[in-house]
Amino acid sequence: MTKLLIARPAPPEVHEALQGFDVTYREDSAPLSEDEMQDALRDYDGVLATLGDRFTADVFGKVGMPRCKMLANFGVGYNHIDVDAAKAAGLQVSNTPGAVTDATADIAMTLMLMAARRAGEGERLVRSGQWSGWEPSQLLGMHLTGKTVGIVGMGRIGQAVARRCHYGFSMDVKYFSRSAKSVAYPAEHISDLKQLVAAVDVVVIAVPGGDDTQHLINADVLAAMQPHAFLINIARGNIVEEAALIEALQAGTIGGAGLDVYEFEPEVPQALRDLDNVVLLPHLGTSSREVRVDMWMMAVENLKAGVAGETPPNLV
Ligand SMILES: NC(=O)C1=CN([C@@H]2O[C@H](COP(=O)(O)OP(=O)(O)OC[C@H]3O[C@@H](n4cnc5c(N)ncnc54)[C@H](O)[C@@H]3O)[C@@H](O)[C@H]2O)C=CC1
Ligand SMILES: O=C(O)C(=O)CO
Repeated sequence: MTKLLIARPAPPEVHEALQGFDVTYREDSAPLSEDEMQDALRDYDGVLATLGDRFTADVFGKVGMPRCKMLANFGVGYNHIDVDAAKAAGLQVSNTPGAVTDATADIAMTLMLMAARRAGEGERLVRSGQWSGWEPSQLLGMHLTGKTVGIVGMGRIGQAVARRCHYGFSMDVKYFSRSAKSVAYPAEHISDLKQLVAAVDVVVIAVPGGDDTQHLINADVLAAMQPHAFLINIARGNIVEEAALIEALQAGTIGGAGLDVYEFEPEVPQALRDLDNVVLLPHLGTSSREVRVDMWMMAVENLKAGVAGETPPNLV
């Protein structure tokens, strides 16, 4: 019988869809340890894994030619998996594109509004019991409507953010991408990153993580931003040089930031937590019940196809 490992607690829909397979449901929400990953590759035909499960070249190297032929990732970002090493070991790797797009774009807008309108600070003020009532100069933020957004990485999520900004907030859209995109609303392609960030009020990062984008947003890029501008990161923590961001926020050389992801996630530096001009969310991009079920079902379809020897619908 085909043996499957589901590496995180799964909803009933998954149990239903995998009837007929010999399935091990891991009830631990923590990432797989290196030993668990090696055992998974040796003992199962297919593994459904997710963010935090670091399937490195070393893990594949220690196993050699594994029994496992299919690694279905729950999530669109797969920078925690060495896909080349997986392929060399005979595995197919898949992800869950599309299912995550709108929810993650919504969290980008949440961060944008919270940072620009100082909502986190306001919430802390009310909770502290120190709020002494409405007054005209209290917690003045930046009005988002009509401002300019700069999207770094104009893929599915980048475009979903751009649509929200254009249609919902009458914002001008500029973007940095390797090629120009054809979209239904006005959007200016800028092929120089510093030029883009210098020209906008809000920068939104939506490129994939991994070696290619490591510290794409470094001290130089942050220095090119306008002093009132906000940096929003809903993509991966390693894209932003976190130490440089902390310096910029402390010095007030940018207006503020909104972060859903962190360089050394789940570690969030105390220096960041001490700052008022940054909104910090715990990687909430896709955390809605409906979206998570869609992601599960997509990952399950990929897993089933892969262990049947077929090409999964969302092969990486
Ligand atoms: N915070 C969260 O919970 C979530 C975060 N994510 C992250 O968002 C990322 C983007 O997801 P999608 O939009 O679905 O991916 P996508 O592949 O549709 O879009 C990424 C875009 O970035 C562009 N790109 C890649 N490298 C680039 C570079 N060096 N410079 C400029 N552009 C570059 C690609 O050409 C593509 O257009 C994922 O890889 C994932 O890491 C995704 C879902 C949820
Ligand atoms: O899909 C992803 O890449 C995430 O970060 C979590 O949904």
